[in-house]
This record gives sequence, structure tokens and C-alpha cells, in this order.
Amino acid sequence: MTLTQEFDTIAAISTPLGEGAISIVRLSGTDAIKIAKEVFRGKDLDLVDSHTINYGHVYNDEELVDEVMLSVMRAPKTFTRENIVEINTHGGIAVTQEILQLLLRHGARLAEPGEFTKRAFLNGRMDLAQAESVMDLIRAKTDLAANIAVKQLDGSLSTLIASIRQEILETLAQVEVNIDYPEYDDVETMTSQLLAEKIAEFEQLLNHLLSTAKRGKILREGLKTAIVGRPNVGKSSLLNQLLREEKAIVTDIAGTTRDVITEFANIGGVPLELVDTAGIRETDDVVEKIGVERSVKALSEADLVLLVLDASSTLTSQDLQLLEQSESATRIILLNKTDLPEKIEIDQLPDNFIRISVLNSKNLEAVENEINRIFFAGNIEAKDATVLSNARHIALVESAVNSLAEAKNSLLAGLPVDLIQVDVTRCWQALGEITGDGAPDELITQLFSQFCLGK
Ligand SMILES: Nc1nc2c(c(=O)[nH]1)N(C=O)[C@@H](CNc1ccc(C(=O)N[C@@H](CCC(=O)O)C(=O)O)cc1)CN2
Ligand SMILES: Nc1nc2c(ncn2[C@@H]2O[C@H](COP(=O)(O)OP(=O)(O)OP(=O)(O)O)[C@@H](O)[C@H]2O)c(=O)[nH]1
Ligand SMILES: [Mg+2]
Repeated sequence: MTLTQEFDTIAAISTPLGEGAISIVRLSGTDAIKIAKEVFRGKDLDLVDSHTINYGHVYNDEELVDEVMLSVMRAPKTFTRENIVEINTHGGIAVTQEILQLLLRHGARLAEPGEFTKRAFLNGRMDLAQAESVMDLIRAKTDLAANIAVKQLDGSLSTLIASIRQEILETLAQVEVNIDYPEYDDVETMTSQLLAEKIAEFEQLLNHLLSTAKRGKILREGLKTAIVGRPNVGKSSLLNQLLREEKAIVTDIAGTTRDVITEFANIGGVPLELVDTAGIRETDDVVEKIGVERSVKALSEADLVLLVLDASSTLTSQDLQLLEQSESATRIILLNKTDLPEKIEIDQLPDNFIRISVLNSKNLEAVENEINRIFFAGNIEAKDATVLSNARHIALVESAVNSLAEAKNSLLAGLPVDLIQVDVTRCWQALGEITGDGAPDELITQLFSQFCLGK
């Protein structure tokens, strides 16, 4: 069914724009080699082997533009299943842009964001989940997130989804057979029982997949972590320690941080989006007041709250207020400055706190371990399992599970089998959308438009 369709020839710069040693301008389409030949002087590109890189020069008429290396990959064994030419230029913005413009003047069209990968999808080289994983791989912020994406690119999620869909299809077929050719007297009861068993089985498989989603989403997007506390307790010092970089300004003056600072950190494989906030207190300073309001907002939006208290002083009303405000959040209470004599009233705190000293880098690994424990039940290295990490995929599996729940309710209510078939079919369809079976054009256009140019 995957007959390669004919599209026009597209071109784009596939490397980041900027000063670099080498940049790549990529062409894909029937005329890729023909267009390249018009601007390239070196070996005859019609005669070189596929998947070879060739030395030569790019000319604009008689004017030399650049000395290049040029790769030729012939359809259908390429990334897009079309002819591909990649020109490796000297990595400057001006030269690279000029070569792109030259190719456009010779008949190529500027590619839209994600259009190379879109063609790989439309030409049947990969399914939608695999195409999405290309983007996930590019955006991965940690080794683990990259690991999930590269396995999805390899098709592990697609294979799993396909096998569940196949089983659903077989069940639906079995139901049809039972109805059309009843071998037993009590077909209704038989069929209902078969459906009940199978639905329970599918539910279990899909719920297991969903249980991997929370971890997957965090690994992909990062855990929004707000560092809160009253002024001067050491929040910015903690941020700097976790980042292993002097990012935020630290002074002994209360009210140093006046706005919210956001940075990404990789804490034992968990990507954290760390938010350092202005110390929360009543204040008349207009600028600080705005900062404090933003801190309260950060507190309410966070996936995780690191509440910092100063162990070397007694609890203040601000501390108590913050303890109350963060009570319902997923929270780790940190008693900082334990290098100094302890004055804080331990008996007024919840039991679960960690004593640290940011100044002496003491016990920070306990904070990292606790973050791990909270989100992965201490089990972050479980690399082999297929993990659901994409919001679109998660929503579709949830909708598939909902359809099964409806089927189950209908069964319990003793509704006729053909009604239940409708629900089970809907489950099968939702799963199909993950890999792009029957995906509408608008969805495909919208998905690929989120890609970067040249991908
Ligand atoms: N220079 C360059 N590097 C790149 C890419 C690219 O397009 N260009 N890729 C782009 O994302 C990634 C590699 N992905 C690729 C996937 C398939 C094929 C390809 O030609 N596949 C043929 C098999 C070739 C063979 O077996 O010899 C095929 O699938 O039929 C090439 C690159 C990362 N690195
Ligand atoms: N003794 C001791 N001092 C610390 C420790 N951690 C931070 N400090 C000091 O506490 C002071 C305040 O630190 P900051 O990190 O700026 O505190 P903050 O919570 O960000 O303060 P604001 O931005 O004003 O809300 C600085 O002088 C730090 O050097 C610690 O573990 N022990
Ligand atoms: Mg600060």
C-alpha cells in the first residue's frame, strides 16, 4: 500500500543557523540530483554510487560560491524514500544561505518545518509515532529521555500498539463468527463471556502502558520544581548548587532575588525545570512585591516544591504560612544552614524533612534521592520497558481505555453484543491514531508544523 507518491523537490538548511565549522543544505525529491548537478562541479552526480560523499565546488554561473562535500542518496533507500542530496558547506550564515537561495532559483522549493520527516511518513518509511519520536529525540534533555525517543524511533511503541490492535481485531472477528455461525444454542452468553474476558485483558495491557506515562512525560518535559522560602534562607544558593553553576545572585541581604529565575538541571537523570523565587514576605518595595506575587504563583503551578527553611533560626510566621500554603503540594522540606547551631523548632514541623547545608554541599545527594524516590519509586533506571511519553499518545490511550470501560458497563447492563462491538471498535480506532492509521490531514499538518526547519 506504500506506493511512493511524487512530490516536488524541497530544500532547507538542516543545521542550526550560526557560525559553525560545517553546515548542511538538504534537498529531497525527484529532481534533487538534477538540481544539484546544475550548481556543482566535480564528479558526475548521475554516475556516483548512492550513499557516497563527493568533493567539489558550488558555482553560481561562473562565480565560485564554496568548496563543498556533497552526498548523494538515491530513492527509495533514503530517509524520505526520495532522492536526497546534502551539501556540506563551510559553516557560515552567508555562504549557507547563498547556496540555499541558489538551489531555490534552480527549481527547489523552500521546505516547511518538518517536511522532510513528513515525507518519510507519507512515503511509508515510518509511522506517525516514529516521526514524532524524531522530534522528541531532538528535544530530549537527558540521556533517559533520548533513550525513550530512540526506541520509539525504532518502532517499539508502534509494534506494541499494532499487536494490541491485532488482538482487538481478532476478538471482533470472533464475535462476528459466533453471531453468523452459531454452533451452540446460547450464542449471546458465550459471546458476552468471550468479550468480558478479552476486554479485561486489553484493559490491563493499556492501563499498564498508561502507568508508564507519568514517568515518560517528566523525562521528556522536565519536572517543574519551585524553590520557595522566606528571604535569605539560601534558595538561590541551592539553585546554584543543583545547577553546579553560579546562576543566581547570592548575598546576605534579604530580598536579593527579585524575580523568578528558571533553569534546567539534570538531577540523577530527572530533568528539572528549577524555578528560584523571590523570598516570600510582606513588603512595601514595589519591585519586590511583584516578585513575591510571582513566587506565590510559581508555588501553585509547580509539580514539586522545595521548601527551604533556615535551621539556624527559629520559625517565623512566614515559615509557618509557607508550610501551610504548600501542604497539599508534592513537597520536600529542606532545613538549610545546618552547619550553624540549630535553633529551628523541629517539633512544629512535619516529620519528613531533610537537613542540608548548601554552604558545605552537605547532604544534597539526599535531596536528589528523594526527588527520584517520589517520582519513580526509586526505579528510574528501568530502561527496557516501552514508555509512553508523548501527550498525544497518552490522551489516545486514555480514550481507548474509556471505550473499554463503556463496553464493560454495557456488558454488565446486559446490552446487546452489537452495541459492545461499537465501543471495542472505537478503542481500536483510538489506538490506530497513535501510529497514524486513518489520521486526518489537519492532524498530520499540525503535528509536523511543530518540527524545526530542515528536519
Ligand atoms: N547527514 C545526515 N545525517 C543524519 C540524518 C540525515 O538525514 N543526514 N538523519 C536524518 O534524520 C539521521 C539519520 N537517519 C537516516 C535514516 C535513514 C537513512 C537511509 O538512507 N536509509 C535507507 C537505508 C540505507 C542503508 O541501509 O544503507 C533506507 O531506510 O532505505 C539515512 C539517515 C541522523 N543523521
Ligand atoms: N551558614 C550558611 N549560610 C548559607 C547556607 N546557604 C546559604 N547561606 C547564606 O545565606 C545567605 C542568603 O543566601 P541566598 O541564597 O541569597 O538566599 P535566598 O533564599 O535566595 O534569599 P532571597 O533571594 O533574598 O530570598 C547568603 O549569605 C548565603 O551565603 C548554608 O548552608 N549555611
Ligand atoms: Mg535568592
